[in-house]
Amino acid sequence: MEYLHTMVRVSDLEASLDFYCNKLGLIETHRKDSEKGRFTLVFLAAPLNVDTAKTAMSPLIELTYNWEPESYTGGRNFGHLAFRVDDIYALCSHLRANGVTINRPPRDGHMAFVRSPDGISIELLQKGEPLAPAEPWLSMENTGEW
Ligand SMILES: C[C@@H](O)C(=O)SC[C@H](NC(=O)CC[C@H](N)C(=O)O)C(=O)NCC(=O)O
Ligand code: NI
Repeated sequence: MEYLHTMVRVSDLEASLDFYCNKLGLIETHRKDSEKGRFTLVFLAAPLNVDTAKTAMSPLIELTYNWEPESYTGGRNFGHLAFRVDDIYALCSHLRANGVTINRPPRDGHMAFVRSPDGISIELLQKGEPLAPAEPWLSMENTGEW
């Protein structure tokens, strides 16, 4: 069996693509519009999962955008999407500079949490050994949700 993807419904496709691609660094591998079903599916992968020709693509996330507005309030049954990152401090600085709240700052150089525009919890884990504790993260507090 092969793990394919996690599907999350999004209320604002452009805001979600800006978050997942421009800010978090994922790559859109392909998308499908359904006139009949009135929805758009956009498949995203992490750079390590997409070869340069995008031929061997392994989407990890399927964004579902229903054209008719819906309200998505997350159930406790869904936890988070987790990514292993090269430099958690650099990524969190990039996210923070682009207006993303760092809900759980990477004080320990190992783990951070942010949320997508729809409130999907995103876990960021440092590749390899934790980085040395560093400001401003060391003195930053959680936003209270962790
Ligand atoms: C392409 C494949 O990976 C899919 O997941 S298609 C599954 C299909 N999705 C939709 O119909 C999208 C629009 C729908 N209104 C929705 O919000 O899901 C589907 O069967 N979805 C139902 C589900 O619970 O996933
Ligand atoms: Ni799917």
